Amino acid sequence: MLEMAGVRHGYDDRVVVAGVDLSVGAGECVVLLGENGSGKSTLLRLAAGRERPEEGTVTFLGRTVSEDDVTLRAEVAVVLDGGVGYPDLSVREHLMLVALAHGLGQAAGETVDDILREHRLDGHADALPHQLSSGQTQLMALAQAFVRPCSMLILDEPEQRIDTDGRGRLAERLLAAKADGTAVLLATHDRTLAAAVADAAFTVSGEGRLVEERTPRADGE
Ligand SMILES: Nc1ncnc2c1ncn2[C@@H]1O[C@H](COP(=O)(O)OP(=O)(O)OP(=O)(O)O)[C@@H](O)[C@H]1O
Repeated sequence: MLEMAGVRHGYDDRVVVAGVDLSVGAGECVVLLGENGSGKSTLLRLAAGRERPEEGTVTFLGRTVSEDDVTLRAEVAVVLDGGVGYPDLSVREHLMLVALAHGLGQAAGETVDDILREHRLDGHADALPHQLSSGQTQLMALAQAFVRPCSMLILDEPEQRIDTDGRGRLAERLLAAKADGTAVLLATHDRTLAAAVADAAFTVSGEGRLVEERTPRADGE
């Protein structure tokens, strides 16, 4: 589904991604691990088309990825750092907007209510973004990704600021997405989450290369 080939990228003459090949298939979850500043978010921004690689190719279903590509935006749900939404729209209004924009139509209201409950935001449905805790803000960002259909999820440290039970529900949600055929590319510092959901895991080395880890399956396979 997603293919990165020979991808090289950097900032100010500093190489951050040095010739990376990576593919994520339907129903597969690929996890990126690695220390702060190793290049995980850069790889995810390249995968989401937010940045163009200096060298190499990034394609989704054979199309070069670009954030400006409407088809790509319809297929790929992205949660990267930053962006808490519109200051004057409530949590529920944000989710309704996303659900309706992605064609849920009559089903939008019920789907939004389910997603609000799943993310423990049903008691904050009418809150504005500035009235949320930092963890609730992160849950709203995730809820916006999960309220809409997609064939790929790109998530940067989705576990950040989320409590233990919430991380468990996140793992379940990702397993369900995989079972539905959704491809998942996930950067995380949470090895428990990685073990629960990964089909393949790579550590991004300080040199901007991927080092494959022994597949960290929670079930010991
Ligand atoms: N826009 C930018 N301009 C200049 N340097 C950048 C930019 N974005 C990232 N970097 C640098 O690229 C390197 C990789 O950053 P990146 O955010 O990809 O790391 P990361 O693995 O996601 O880190 P973390 O785990 O802390 O989120 C870092 O050294 C960072 O300082």
